[in-house]
Amino acid sequence: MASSSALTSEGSKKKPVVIITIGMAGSGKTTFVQRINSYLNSLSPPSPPYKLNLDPAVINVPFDPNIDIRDTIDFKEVMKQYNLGPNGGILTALNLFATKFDQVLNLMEKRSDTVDYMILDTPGQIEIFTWSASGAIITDAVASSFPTVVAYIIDTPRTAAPATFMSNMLYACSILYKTKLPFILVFNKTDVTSPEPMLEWMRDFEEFQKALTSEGHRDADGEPTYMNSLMNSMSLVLDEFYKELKAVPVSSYTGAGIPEFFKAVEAARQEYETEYLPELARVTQERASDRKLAEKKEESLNRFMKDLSVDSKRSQFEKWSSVDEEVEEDDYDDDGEYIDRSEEKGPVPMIDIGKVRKPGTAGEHINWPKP
Ligand SMILES: Nc1nc2c(ncn2[C@@H]2O[C@H](COP(=O)(O)OP(=O)(O)OP(=O)(O)O)[C@@H](O)[C@H]2O)c(=O)[nH]1
Repeated sequence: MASSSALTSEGSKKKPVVIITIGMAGSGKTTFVQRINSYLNSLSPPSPPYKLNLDPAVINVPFDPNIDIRDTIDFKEVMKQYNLGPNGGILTALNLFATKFDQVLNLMEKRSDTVDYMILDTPGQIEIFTWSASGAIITDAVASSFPTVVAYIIDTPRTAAPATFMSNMLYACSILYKTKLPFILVFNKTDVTSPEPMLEWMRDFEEFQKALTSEGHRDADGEPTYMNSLMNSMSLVLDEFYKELKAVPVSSYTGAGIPEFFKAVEAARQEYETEYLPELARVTQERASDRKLAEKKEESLNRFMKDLSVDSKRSQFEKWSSVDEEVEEDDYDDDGEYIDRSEEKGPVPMIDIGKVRKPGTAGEHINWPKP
């Protein structure tokens, strides 16, 4: 049931906020999702979120996802079928999943009356989500349907040196400008390292310069090294970026800072409504009148097919689609309703590669697209 705080001024239920967790490998994304999940469950009344795991390679998920990419795509089978290494396998699995994301959105829409938050846990390798066509498709699809916020998880102990702090902030900055969504910097693992020096660097540019100098980035003549000068100039650029950001220190271990994180999410919801939505409407209108739209669509489709390493001329992809149709009947229950894992335990067999390749099944003789 939605909590009363989630009602609009007219008394109707507000749309749930989607929180997309992004962060470097090992920054604590999954632990953070688990922590906010247990926090929301501990509220009075409890407000259990809808959870989606988009990491096909994760071994243990400490929370119980409502939709789990691993139920629909066997990542190891993808590696075998496409002759890929682990990262290529994760990317291809995510691309395959993105082709069916409209079905996932339908499930999310169905649940939107009963939950206040929906949480997406993304793959460990950050670039797989942030720089792939499928990551953009998923983010745009979600953001055009629900208030959406990016929670950028920072591994505080590993970001304590000025150089690593700077790289992490540049990465965050690139994601902010790519998605244009409300953005929260989550300084995680504060039980190990205090984020105060880093927060001070964000507030006061000179403090960051002092930290750089004290690190001793000087050459033999006592002049600042190239690296030092570069970081100095970069920090000037980032100063603007910091003004747009909310930073929240948390510990996913102890739960410290989680209520403050949700305050920032509420502020992000407002920002989504006042800034992102009007911009989305403007872009949509612009696109509708854009004569080159068809060309652009073609271009992004080609990019997407390239990601999938599929020969689009022969349209192997069509073959792949027909494989999916063969298993499609299993996706629906007797009433023709799509099976939602959170309602009935068991997989959501949208693209079960392992299943269609099993001897004796309908997909046994299918030729899979090869790179
Ligand atoms: N001390 C401390 N450790 C944490 C915290 N959050 C996560 N960790 C630890 O950090 C490590 C990585 O956490 P994960 O949640 O797996 O990180 P992730 O970003 O999901 O990892 P990948 O998806 O594999 O990139 C684990 O050993 C966690 O126990 C925290 O707040 N404090």
